[in-house]
Amino acid sequence: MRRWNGWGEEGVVFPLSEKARVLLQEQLGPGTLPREATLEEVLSRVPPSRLPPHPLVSPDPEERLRHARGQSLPDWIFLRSGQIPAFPDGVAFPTTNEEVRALLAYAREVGARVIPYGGGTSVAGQVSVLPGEAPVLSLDLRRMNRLLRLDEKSLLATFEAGVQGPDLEAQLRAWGFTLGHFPQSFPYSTLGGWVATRSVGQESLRYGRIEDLFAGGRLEAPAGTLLLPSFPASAAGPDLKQAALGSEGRLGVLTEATVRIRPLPKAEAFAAVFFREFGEGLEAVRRMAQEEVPLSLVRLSTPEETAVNLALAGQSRGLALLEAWLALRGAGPGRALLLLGASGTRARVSQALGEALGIARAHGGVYAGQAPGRFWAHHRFRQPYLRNTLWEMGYAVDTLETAGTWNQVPRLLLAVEAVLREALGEEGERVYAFSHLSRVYPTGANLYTTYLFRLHRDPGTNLARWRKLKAAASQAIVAHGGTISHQHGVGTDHLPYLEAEKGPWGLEALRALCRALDPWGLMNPGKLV
Ligand SMILES: Cc1cc2nc3c(=O)[nH]c(=O)nc-3n(C[C@H](O)[C@H](O)[C@H](O)COP(=O)(O)OP(=O)(O)OC[C@H]3O[C@@H](n4cnc5c(N)ncnc54)[C@H](O)[C@@H]3O)c2cc1C
Repeated sequence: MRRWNGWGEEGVVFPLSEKARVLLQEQLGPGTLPREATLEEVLSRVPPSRLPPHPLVSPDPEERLRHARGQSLPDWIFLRSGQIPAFPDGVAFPTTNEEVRALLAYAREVGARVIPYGGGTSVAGQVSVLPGEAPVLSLDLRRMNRLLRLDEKSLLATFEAGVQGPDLEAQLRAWGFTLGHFPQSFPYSTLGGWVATRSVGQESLRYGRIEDLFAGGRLEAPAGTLLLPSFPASAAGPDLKQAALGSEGRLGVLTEATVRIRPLPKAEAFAAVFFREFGEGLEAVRRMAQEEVPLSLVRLSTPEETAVNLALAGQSRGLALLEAWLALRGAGPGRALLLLGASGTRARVSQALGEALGIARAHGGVYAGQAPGRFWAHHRFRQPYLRNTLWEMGYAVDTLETAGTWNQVPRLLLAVEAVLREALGEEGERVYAFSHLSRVYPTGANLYTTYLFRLHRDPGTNLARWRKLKAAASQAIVAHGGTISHQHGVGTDHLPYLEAEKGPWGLEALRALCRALDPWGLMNPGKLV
């Protein structure tokens, strides 16, 4: 059973190593766990539904609670404290396009707002129910999860859009294929959610971002059905697939998606390299991107994140030997860890890693074998469970991300981390921030920052702290020319900063598109634009 107020399955725990506990105490001081509301308490606060009965709509309080929020830090603060501002008035689990259309017609008739719901892993407020006069219907796509068509010759697969990551991969694997889209939320997030948020997978260097993989589909909009054909390429005017990508439920419900698939890779391998300092690593990964080394994964951590990674790995004789050996090779406390991954044919894997290691060595990198990469790959979908562990120790953890050109990346990194570290200074609280680059492009890279701070007993104070941190980091991103989101999307949390990159006419064009497909303003209001 999935947790209602945290990440993942109930009963699954990712404990923190003793070394990481000590590091955290040193950085932030002891944590305080605020009082947690029980499920029963929260259920007793779910108000009566404002929706008239419909055979496809459930007014069950627990379903409504489970669809009230996503997975952002504010979502957690509301859920854990039980102070949830609003609940959907009903939840529907359609199984066909016709049922989706019937539900949209019902919403129009009763004046309800509709929030399409995939896996609910949104981290920017995209599925949050906002307080308002109109009743809210959460439209959960989980029962639309079938593989509808497989064109093995053209390497195209059409799925119903509510299919979750593991189910999608299992259905493709049975035929010898993969999509290769592995965001860290993979165990729960859905194909429709990936498209609607322009998601990025951890191996997107080889497989591409979701916009490279999304070949077409079917969008059920309040105004009508928008069919997006899967041409290999087309010069027939602007590409309407781009409108569905990143639409965050504002235009309608994506019920089907056709994706570009690949044969399952025959081999996969990882390698770890340590640089004496971050700048050397940055130059090395820039060259790898610009020389188009056929890697699947590049993940370069700052020295602070490298220290965290080593602390998380715990204590062992092997690790102590590695650290002593790295120190001997000049990669001491300021070292930066680079993980590399490659997949495909055996020849491609050894060629990619060979080329990448050649570049890394030319920039002072020290090869540290395959074990750190294998450790990362093994734990990559378990790591989010650390959010539960940390919360229960009295610490809040959040992430934020951006992308910029190679000229901008170093400044963005310094600016974002600096404002985060200072933002709670007036309250006498410290913030622990560290970053990595996990997607490199010939023209630039993304930047992914994790930050932690101590929880207060009062949820209002926790929310105010998060708002301060989020505003400071978002303003620094905009001021240094980064995008407000490289992968998490806009939702409510990034909405105030969208105009800085789209401009007033860009926003007006987006609003006009919403009006064209949703003239009655039913779809997910208050998000994106
Ligand atoms: C621990 C964790 C790790 C994460 N790692 C990554 C990562 O590596 N890469 C990444 O890109 N993101 C990541 N995310 C963010 C999140 O998982 C993505 O945004 C994901 O694409 C959301 O998919 P979902 O199915 O959960 O969508 P939801 O959260 O249910 O919905 C997100 C938005 O999409 C809309 N939507 C969903 N389904 C449909 C549909 N069928 N039709 C129309 N609109 C729809 C919703 O209305 C909402 O606006 C992570 C989140 C968490 C909590």
